Amino acid sequence: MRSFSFTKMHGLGNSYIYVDLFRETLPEEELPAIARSVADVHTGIGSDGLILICPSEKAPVKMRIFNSDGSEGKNCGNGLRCVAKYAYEHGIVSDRTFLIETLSGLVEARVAVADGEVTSVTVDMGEPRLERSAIPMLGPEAERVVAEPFAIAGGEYEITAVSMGNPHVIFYVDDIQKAPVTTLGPLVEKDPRFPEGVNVEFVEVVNERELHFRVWERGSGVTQACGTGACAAVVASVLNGKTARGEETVVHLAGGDLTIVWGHDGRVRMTGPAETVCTGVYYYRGGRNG
Ligand SMILES: N[C@H](CCC[C@H](N)C(=O)O)C(=O)O
Repeated sequence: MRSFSFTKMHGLGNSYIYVDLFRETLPEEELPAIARSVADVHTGIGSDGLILICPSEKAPVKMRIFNSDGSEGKNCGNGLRCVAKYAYEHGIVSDRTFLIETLSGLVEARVAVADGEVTSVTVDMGEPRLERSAIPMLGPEAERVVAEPFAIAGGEYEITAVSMGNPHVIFYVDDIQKAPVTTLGPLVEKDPRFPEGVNVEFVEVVNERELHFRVWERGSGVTQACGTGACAAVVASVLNGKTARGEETVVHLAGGDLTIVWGHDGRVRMTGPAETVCTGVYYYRGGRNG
């Protein structure tokens, strides 16, 4: 049996089990199984996956994220805010603005602090990638996917595809409460037109400054919030003329609100909360919980 210390944290209810690799060591080949294990609500801790807080040669800290199915993601907006909070509160960083390395590049985080505690975090998520080859999505490599017809499961839809370092496809709906999250979500997630899979977002436009948002995440299914997905939804809404470039948009997710702007400089900035739930020791047996 192997044990390791963990911290459970969440961003708007999108929770992960965080392991500080400045202090712990986990075997690389077992990371997918450990992610599945800790995420299991019955035999593990219960979360949307595992996030590793790692040393980095390019930044003070590096984030790696594993979905609850064990697949490794390349970016995680809610995770970045929690990593920033953890890094500041545990003295990994002393500045309030610092870089975090991810598998999709470096991002800059800025923490807001009250009485020594991080209360909210702003992350500069960088520029969205819009070409099919960058999503990735099959089809002409340099082409963008904006309001494109998309037939699946006998239905005709329009999609917009955006990468925030990880792939997202956005469907606009008239009523977010009736969005086909659990029916269409898993079908689109695994559709072969997205060779690396895709996170599936449903958006209801409230007005030019507000969106309602639900998500079926690649590798985790329905989550309470998806930070990169909310950023992708704002980018898609500007591309579709529903919201304005350079203006703050409030995205209402199931777990709460994010404020996001796709700036005139081309960069997407996201501001939102990050919470610590608990800390503990996990006894990983490698069996069913592995
Ligand atoms: N499921 C995503 C990773 C987690 C993203 C999400 N939880 C966020 O806050 O951005 C993927 O496989 O690309």
